[in-house]
Amino acid sequence: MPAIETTALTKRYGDSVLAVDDLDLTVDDGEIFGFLGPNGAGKSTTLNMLLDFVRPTSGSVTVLGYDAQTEIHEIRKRIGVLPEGATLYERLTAREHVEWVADTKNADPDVDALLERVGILEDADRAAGGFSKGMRQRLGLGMALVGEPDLLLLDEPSSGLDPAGMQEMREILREEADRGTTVFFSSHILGEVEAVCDRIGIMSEGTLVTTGTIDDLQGELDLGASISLEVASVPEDLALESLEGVRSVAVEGTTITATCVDPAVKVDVVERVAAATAVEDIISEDASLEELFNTYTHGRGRGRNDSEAAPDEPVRTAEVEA
Ligand SMILES: Nc1ncnc2c1ncn2[C@@H]1O[C@H](COP(=O)(O)OP(=O)(O)OP(=O)(O)O)[C@@H](O)[C@H]1O
Repeated sequence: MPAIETTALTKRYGDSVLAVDDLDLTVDDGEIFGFLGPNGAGKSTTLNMLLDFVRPTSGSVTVLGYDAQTEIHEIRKRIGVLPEGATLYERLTAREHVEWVADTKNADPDVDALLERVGILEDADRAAGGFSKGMRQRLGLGMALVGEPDLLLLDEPSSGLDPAGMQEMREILREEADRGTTVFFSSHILGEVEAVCDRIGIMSEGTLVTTGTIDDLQGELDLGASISLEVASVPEDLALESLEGVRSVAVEGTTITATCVDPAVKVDVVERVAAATAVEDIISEDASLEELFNTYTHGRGRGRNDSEAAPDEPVRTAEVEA
């Protein structure tokens, strides 16, 4: 049984906005699935339909085998949710927030251990009203983890976290997946998705444009892999272009760069160059997730119905990690 299954899922807002368009999405039990897409692609609307916060115009959703519209109470007992910009009660402490979720879920967590796990044990008895954005996010994650959920649904989980916090978040997601929890999260932070996900899905304009492992997607797109060699001197008659699988060759000073159809061809390039001259340095790069993302979404930055959207506005990639 898949953890999440949507069939022909569609959401219209009014007559003009088609936020999610005929979405068939399957998230398998136990996987970490990253849900990517530019602003306005339909990610939050999809998440909200999984939680029955938003009713689909048509199509169906099952979560952990339950129908999201008729059996949402069964679903809520078994999932942990971190909504975008987690809403907290300003006067309640971190501990009280966790206890409140534990009550609603009939769970009996070790509250101190849980707060320590998300890095806010020292602030356990402070009112959440004074928390920084990162602390709020940590508390939100702690609340999502209450009751050892079978599925975690996280909207932009790294939002507001510093690099150490992001790393801790990733470790927690991995630990949860190792425990058998399915993790479904949306993100703009491509490095995070690359580091932690088993599979990704890319949304663009309400449509799921692709799903697969990052390796699958890199192979599918045939963006090529490049290799640069720093050499003592550039030999004449290298004829790298004649090697099977080499798409293009550029020489700048003493740097030779070859773009290869298949990463395996890079070895042939190194061997041919090394036979002719001393190789001093090698830099090898596969197509990055950012290139994949931009290729699949055609660099779209906003919803299709946003009349202000410039047609060639770049995708928001400022948060892409180095
Ligand atoms: N309540 C609403 N009323 C009208 N239109 C809406 C509503 N909620 C979302 N939309 C529209 O639906 C489309 C998809 O929005 P959604 O918030 O699902 O995208 P997203 O991928 O989560 O974007 P972001 O990354 O910016 O959060 C957008 O065009 C948005 O303007």
